[in-house]
Amino acid sequence: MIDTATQPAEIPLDTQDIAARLSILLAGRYLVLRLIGIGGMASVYLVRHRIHHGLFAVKVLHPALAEQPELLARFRREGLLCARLAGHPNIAPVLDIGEGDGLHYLLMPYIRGEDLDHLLARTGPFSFHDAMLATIQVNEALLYAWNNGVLHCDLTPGNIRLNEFGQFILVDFGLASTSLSPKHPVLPPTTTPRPGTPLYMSPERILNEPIDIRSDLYALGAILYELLTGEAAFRPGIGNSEDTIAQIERNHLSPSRSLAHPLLRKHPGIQPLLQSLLALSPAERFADPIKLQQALRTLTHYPPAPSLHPEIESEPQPTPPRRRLSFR
Ligand SMILES: Nc1ncnc2c1ncn2[C@@H]1O[C@H](COP(=O)(O)OP(=O)(O)OP(=O)(O)O)[C@@H](O)[C@H]1O
Repeated sequence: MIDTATQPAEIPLDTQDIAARLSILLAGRYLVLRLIGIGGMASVYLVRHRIHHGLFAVKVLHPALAEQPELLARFRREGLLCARLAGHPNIAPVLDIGEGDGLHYLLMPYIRGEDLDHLLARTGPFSFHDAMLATIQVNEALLYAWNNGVLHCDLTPGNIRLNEFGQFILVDFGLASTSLSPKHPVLPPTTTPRPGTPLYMSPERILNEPIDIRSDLYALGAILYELLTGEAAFRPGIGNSEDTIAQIERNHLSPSRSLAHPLLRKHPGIQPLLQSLLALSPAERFADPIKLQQALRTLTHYPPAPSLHPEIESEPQPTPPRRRLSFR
C-alpha cells in the first residue's frame, strides 16, 4: 500500500526492539514468539497465550507513524471497525486494542497459512474452482462489511490469507472507511490523493471521485483476474499513482484489452463477469455484492448458503422455564 499523502519514504523500524517492548507490555498474558510480517503501517507478531496456549497475531503500528495523529487515528479506527465485523468466517476480527510504552497494538486470531500474493508466486495461477471459491468467499466478507457500514478500500491479494481449512480470510482493514449512515456507505470526493495500492484501485478512487461498494468490487475483479491468469490485470506505473492517473486518462486501463488473455477464454462466462467487475464506470459494474454473488453462483453452480432462520438472526431471547408435568 502506498500513502503519498502522509507516509515517509523510509520508516526506521527495529523489529527486535519492538518485539522486546511488546514482550514486556504483554508479559503477564502472552509470550511473543516471532515476527510474522511487516506492512507499510505495522509489523505483525505471533504470540502465544500463557495459560491456554492459543496462538494470536499482534499488529503493532510502526512507532514512527504513531507520532502522526492522522495515522494513529486510522490505526485505531481499523481496530474498531474490525471489532465490529467480528463473527464472519472470512474476516479476521480484532479481539483487543491496547497501548503502552509508545506501542499501539491490535490483537487478532493467528491465521495460519499464506497470503494470496505469496501463494500465487509459489503455485502460479489458481484453478478455476479455487479462484471462484476465493472470489465467492471474499465477496461474502465484503457483503457483511457493507451491511455493517464498512468499505474495505484496500483489497489486494496480500490482504487475503488462505488458512489451513481452505477459508479465504480478509485481513488489514487499515484503509477501511465508514460513513455516517449505518449501512452501505458512500464516501465523498476528496481534494487530496487517497492512499491505496494502485494495481487494485478503481478509477474513481484514483481520481478522488465519490466511492461506494462498487470500488471494492472493482478490486475484487482485479484479484480474480490475477488468480486466473497469474498476471496483474493492469500494468500501470507500479507504486506511483501519478503514472496510474495518467494512464487512466490515456485509457490504458481499458478492460477489453487485457480480457483477451488465453487462460480466460477457457472458461465460458468469465469474460463478461470480469468485464462487469472491471468496468471503468461504476454504473456498468455489478451494483452490489448480492448481485455479484448471484452471478458467481450461477457461473459455478455453487449452491447458495443456507440463510439463518429469522428467529436465530434476532437477539437471543431468554428461554421460558419449562412447565413441569406433575403426576399423581
Ligand atoms: N491475523 C493474522 N494472522 C497471520 N498473519 C497476519 C495476520 N494479520 C496480518 N498478517 C500478516 O502480517 C503481514 C503484515 O500485515 P498487514 O498487511 O495487515 O500490515 P499493514 O502494515 O497494515 O499492511 P499494508 O502495507 O497493506 O498497510 C502480512 O503478511 C499479513 O498477511
